[in-house]
Amino acid sequence: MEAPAAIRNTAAALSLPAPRARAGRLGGTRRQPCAAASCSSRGDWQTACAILCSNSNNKPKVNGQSQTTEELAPADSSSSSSDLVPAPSNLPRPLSISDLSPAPMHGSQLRVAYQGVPGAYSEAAAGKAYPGCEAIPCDQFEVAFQAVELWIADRAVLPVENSLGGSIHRNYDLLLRHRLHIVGEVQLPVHHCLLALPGVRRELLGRVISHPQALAQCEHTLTRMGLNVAREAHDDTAGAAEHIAANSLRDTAAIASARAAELYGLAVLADGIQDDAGNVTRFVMLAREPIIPRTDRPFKTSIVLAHDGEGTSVLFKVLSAFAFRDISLTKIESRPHRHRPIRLVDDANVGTAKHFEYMFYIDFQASMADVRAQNALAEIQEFTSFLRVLGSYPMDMTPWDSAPYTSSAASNQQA
Ligand SMILES: O=C(O)C(=O)C[C@]1(C(=O)O)C=C[C@@H](O)C=C1
Repeated sequence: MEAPAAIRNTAAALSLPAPRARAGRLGGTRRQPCAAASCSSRGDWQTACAILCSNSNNKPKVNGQSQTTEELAPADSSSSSSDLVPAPSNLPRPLSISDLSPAPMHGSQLRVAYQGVPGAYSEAAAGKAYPGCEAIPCDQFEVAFQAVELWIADRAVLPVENSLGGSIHRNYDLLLRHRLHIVGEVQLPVHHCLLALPGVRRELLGRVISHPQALAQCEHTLTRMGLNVAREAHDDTAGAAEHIAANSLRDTAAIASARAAELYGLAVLADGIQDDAGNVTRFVMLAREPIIPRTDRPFKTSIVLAHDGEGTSVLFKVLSAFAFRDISLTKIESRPHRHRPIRLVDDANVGTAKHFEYMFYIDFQASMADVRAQNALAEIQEFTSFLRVLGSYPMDMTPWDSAPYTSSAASNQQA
């Protein structure tokens, strides 16, 4: 897998003009919901996959005002100044502001954006999902989303959960803010190493740096190894390794992959330091357009919903809609409802109760081409104020023990 320049500077990307060919993009936010009838054509499915925005009297309300789904997903206005860092000459350099202008398609190679630098697990996930792709490193998750939106990349591959560390909340929030569609998933076994400059002994270490998820995944092992030193968060695992090499830090070790050790000239002090040998991270692949769901192989569907908070049993009803149809849920995650995080309920006798409000992300094991899933969503729409299908996509059925990069294992993932 060849890796070109990385993308840096979100602020610049945010201020760019609308990309060319945006007409090809889906997700008309004011579309009426798919009535969850069968989607026989691509157009039907695109409508189904667009936000299932409720009819006007069934919209989320903020201070009594109806909200459009667009308002639920504002563009992120946070921005930072340009921050260009020189990279080793033989490795891809992070993209700069000028790289973010929509570029012509070059060749037939699929361009896949990921967060991190070469050697990051996300790069490996991109290779598993799309063997032979051109992996494009990005300095932030947000930039990877933008790279696809701006046609700089064709896909983004982003971690959403790890078997030890749990959910990567930032990406759940970004899925809602952006209009990309989940078109696949890959589960990547994550095998961590402790890396340091050649010649450095473990006893000399005063600090271990890595991505917070990687630090969490190795917490107990580090303690067992007697490494009770400061642990510091870094943007990504390979970036931590690069930082040690670039700054000749002899008192610092990184948790990263064996590939990162090779790329940045570090020695492996310990191998397999994750707390659980079966440590796995799940990534989703994102595209500008959804794929057409099928029923001839196992599919998963991801949705996000909110309710108006009045009914206490809404979540129970949502879960029942799946249970009654024998549809298994594989994941449920709640995140703060950013536009209405707290609901006050005044009771003259007792006082004011302050309820937290949530967006619920649900993955279930069925294709949107399956009538059971269509009926479940039609029912759920009755008592939710907001419902969006994030994507319906093939499940990663790769056996645990197979190598993540074998093309036979990965070729089925292509979407
Ligand atoms: O830092 C990396 O190498 C990443 O690809 C990020 C990430 C994550 O966000 O969870 C991916 C997989 C591992 O679980 C640790 C870190």
